[in-house]
Amino acid sequence: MLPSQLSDAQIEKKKKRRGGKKEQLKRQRRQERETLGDNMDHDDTEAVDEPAFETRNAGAKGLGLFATRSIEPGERLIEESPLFILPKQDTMNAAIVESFMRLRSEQRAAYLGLSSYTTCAAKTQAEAVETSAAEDGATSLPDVGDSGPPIGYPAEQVDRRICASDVQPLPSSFDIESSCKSPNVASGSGDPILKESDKLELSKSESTTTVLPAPQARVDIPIWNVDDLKEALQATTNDSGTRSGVDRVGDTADDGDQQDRDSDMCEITESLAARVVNIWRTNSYMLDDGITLDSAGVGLSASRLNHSCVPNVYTAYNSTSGCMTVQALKPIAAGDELCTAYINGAAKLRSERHAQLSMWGFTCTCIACADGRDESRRRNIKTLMAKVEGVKQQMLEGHADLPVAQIEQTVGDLLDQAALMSDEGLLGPDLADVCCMLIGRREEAGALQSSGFGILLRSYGIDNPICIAALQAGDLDEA
Ligand SMILES: C[S@@+](CC[C@H](N)C(=O)[O-])C[C@H]1O[C@@H](n2cnc3c(N)ncnc32)[C@H](O)[C@@H]1O
Repeated sequence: MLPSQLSDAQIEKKKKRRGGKKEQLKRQRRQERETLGDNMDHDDTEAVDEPAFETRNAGAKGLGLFATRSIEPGERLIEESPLFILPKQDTMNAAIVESFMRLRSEQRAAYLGLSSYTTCAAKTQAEAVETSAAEDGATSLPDVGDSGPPIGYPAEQVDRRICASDVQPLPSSFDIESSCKSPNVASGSGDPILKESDKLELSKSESTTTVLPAPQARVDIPIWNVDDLKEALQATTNDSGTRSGVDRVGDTADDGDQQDRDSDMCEITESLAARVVNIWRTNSYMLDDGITLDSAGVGLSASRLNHSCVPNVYTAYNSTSGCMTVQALKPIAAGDELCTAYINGAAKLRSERHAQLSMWGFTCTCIACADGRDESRRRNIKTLMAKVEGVKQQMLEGHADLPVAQIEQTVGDLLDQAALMSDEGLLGPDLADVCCMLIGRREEAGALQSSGFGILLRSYGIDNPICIAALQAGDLDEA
């Protein structure tokens, strides 16, 4: 029977039935979501119709991303393949330039459209810092070693899934100072001739040795390693294949593709190379797949995220899809800026955070950095974190038989730490780590355990291997 042949009553009945079915489907989806974790308010694999954010002027910060509608915690806002990914290596500068040259021309144009600390409005601030440092007789901005790109979780290896007795030990946290090279705030201006003062600082490891420079020891040979670069460029033009250690996401490397790329090869000057490296240092993220942090990448959209010490989004990496993801950590209102944390600043006081952030050439003015802000919470987090770290070290060193009183004390410290972190608005994976360390202490941890997994889901998304593993391990059922 055609719909036109139905009586009004029959049509009405059909509508109701359809409505009922819709409701049933909705209920079913709700139930499925609840089974996955009671803290996951949003199905992050669902397609979002309305754009959630726009790129616009963020004043002194340059460009930024702003919510165009209200955003739910756990909502996926960005999912993109990085333009290129690089594992941490000793000859980082050369690898960056080499990877850039392998991009297609439109990708190169997009990459060069990204800001570097020298092209943002913050440049003036950075110069001011440098000038005042020089006036004070200080050498310059802090030098922080080599090879790591700047943004992202400063942990060399974070295993969120290790479980050991009542307290879950995590590997000792990684020191960003020993993994990142200091940006040269005066370099990469795009001038056709690279002035002496504009040259990139050369890390020791870039030139000769694999030993990372001491964090505070400024490398006083501010020269671009021309030989290293020339060698890399030479190799790039000679070598038609992908060189080891340099990866191109989505590169199928078939012949046609390779030919396209070869005909697309660009001329590189030292000045352009310096700019390319500075853009990398300003915009690359450590790719956090929840397990290791050994590679970094630049995503075009994620690159527009500005920093906040109280971030409302988290930038992660899905090693299965090869995509960077950005998800909301908390409810975000229309008009709010989306901000991620460039550093792991939970246990750092404002001065410590600012010293680290000066690598990007700006002074943070987020709510946690406001003048006169009480820092006691961060100070307490720092103290507790150090205490827990001490116990974790003891456990890692094989002191499995810790006195019961010490374990109880540590559980109490973890609970306090989690409460302080959430009061401070720090709702990312580092809080999940604290909560998840309390697995096996159901009574004390209670809701905390569930929120630990809820945070993982919110930060990474249910399609991320770290969440799939937690689901398979039954941890999410527990939550
Ligand atoms: C990854 S980019 C972010 C996007 C950038 N604002 C743009 O216009 O493309 C990093 C740079 O943005 C600026 N920036 C990021 N967060 C900032 C903040 N909280 N305050 C001031 N400048 C910030 C700094 O210049 C930094 O080097």
